[in-house]
Amino acid sequence: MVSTSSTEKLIDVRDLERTFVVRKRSGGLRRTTTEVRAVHDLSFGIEAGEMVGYIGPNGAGKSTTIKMLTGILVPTGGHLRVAGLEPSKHRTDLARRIGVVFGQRTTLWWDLPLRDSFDLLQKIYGIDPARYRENLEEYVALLDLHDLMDTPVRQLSLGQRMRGDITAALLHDPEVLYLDEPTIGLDVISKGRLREFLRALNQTRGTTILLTTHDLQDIEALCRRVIVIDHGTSVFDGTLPDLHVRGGSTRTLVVDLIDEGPPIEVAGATVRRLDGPRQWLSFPSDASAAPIVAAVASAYDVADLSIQEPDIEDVIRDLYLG
Ligand SMILES: Nc1ncnc2c1ncn2[C@@H]1O[C@H](COP(=O)(O)OP(=O)(O)OP(=O)(O)O)[C@@H](O)[C@H]1O
Repeated sequence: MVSTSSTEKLIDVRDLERTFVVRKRSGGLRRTTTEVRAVHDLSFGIEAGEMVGYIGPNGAGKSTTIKMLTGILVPTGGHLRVAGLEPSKHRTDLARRIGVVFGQRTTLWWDLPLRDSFDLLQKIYGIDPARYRENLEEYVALLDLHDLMDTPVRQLSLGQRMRGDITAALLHDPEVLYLDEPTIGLDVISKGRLREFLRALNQTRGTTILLTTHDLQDIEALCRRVIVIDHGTSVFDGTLPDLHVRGGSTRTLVVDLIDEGPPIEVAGATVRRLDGPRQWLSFPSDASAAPIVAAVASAYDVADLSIQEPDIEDVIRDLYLG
C-alpha cells in the first residue's frame, strides 16, 4: 500500500485540469469540435480528518472533480493523489480506501434485500468477517435500518435508501467519504438525522469527508471549511466566516428607538431602511458590532437592539456574480 509523503495531503490536487472535446454537427456532413474546460487550474489539499464542503453553481465542475478523485475520469493535466495513489491508475486499490455516496442514484442492488447487498459488498471488498459484523451492527443501529434489512432496495423510501447507501459506503472502513447531494429530496427531520450521523462519523472515526451539495444548510451544519468552484476553478477556499467576509456581505443592526426619529448617524454603519421607530443599519461582516452598538446606545434612546447575520445564500450569490 502506498502511503502519503509528509508534505502530501490525504487529498492532493495541484493545477488539475479536465477538458472535454465536444463534436457538433455544423450543417450538412461537416462537424466542428470545441473544447469544454470543465476543470482547470484547480488546486487544493485536504488533510486527514477534515470535513470540507465543495460547492458551486450548476455546471461549475463539481461532478467532474469528484469523478477524477474517484478515478472514473482521467485528468487531462495536473497532479492528483488520494491517499498517495493516482486515482485513475489505481482505481481498485483506491476503492478499498474511499467510500462514495450519490444522492441521485443508488449503488445498491435494486432487487436484493439490504442484508444481501451488504453481504455482497463484504465479499467484493474482502472485509474481515468480524470487522464486517461489527460495522454492520453499528451502522444498522445508528441509521435505524434494523426493520428494513429484508426489504428489497426498490421498495425503500428515498431516505431509507440513502441510509442504506451510506452504510454500504462505510462497511469497508474508508478513510475518505465523498458525498454528492446526500440530503437531496429528504424531509427536514431526515436531513437533520443524517447531518448528525455524518458529524459523529467525522468526529469519532476521523473519516475525511468531502461534501458536494446545493443545500447550503448542509454546509453550515457540517463544514468548517468550504471550497467554492465556479467555471471550473476554485474561487474561494477557507472557513465559513471568511466566506461571509469575502462575499462582501454586510451584517445588519436592527435598532428599535423609543420614539420615531431621523436616520441614525454613527461611524461605521449606514441606515438602509427605516420604518417608524425601527431602523436597519448595515455594517461590514468583518467589523466588530460592539463600537457601533455602543455609539448608537450612547447617542439615542434605544428600546431594543439586535444583530442579523448575513444569509449564506446571499453570500454565495454575491461570490458567483462578483
Ligand atoms: N462528458 C462530458 N462531455 C462534455 N462536456 C462535459 C462532460 N461532462 C461535463 N461536461 C461539461 O463540463 C462542465 C462541468 O460539468 P460538471 O458536471 O462537472 O458540473 P457540476 O458542477 O457537477 O454541475 P451540477 O451542479 O449541475 O451537477 C459543464 O459545462 C458540462 O457541460
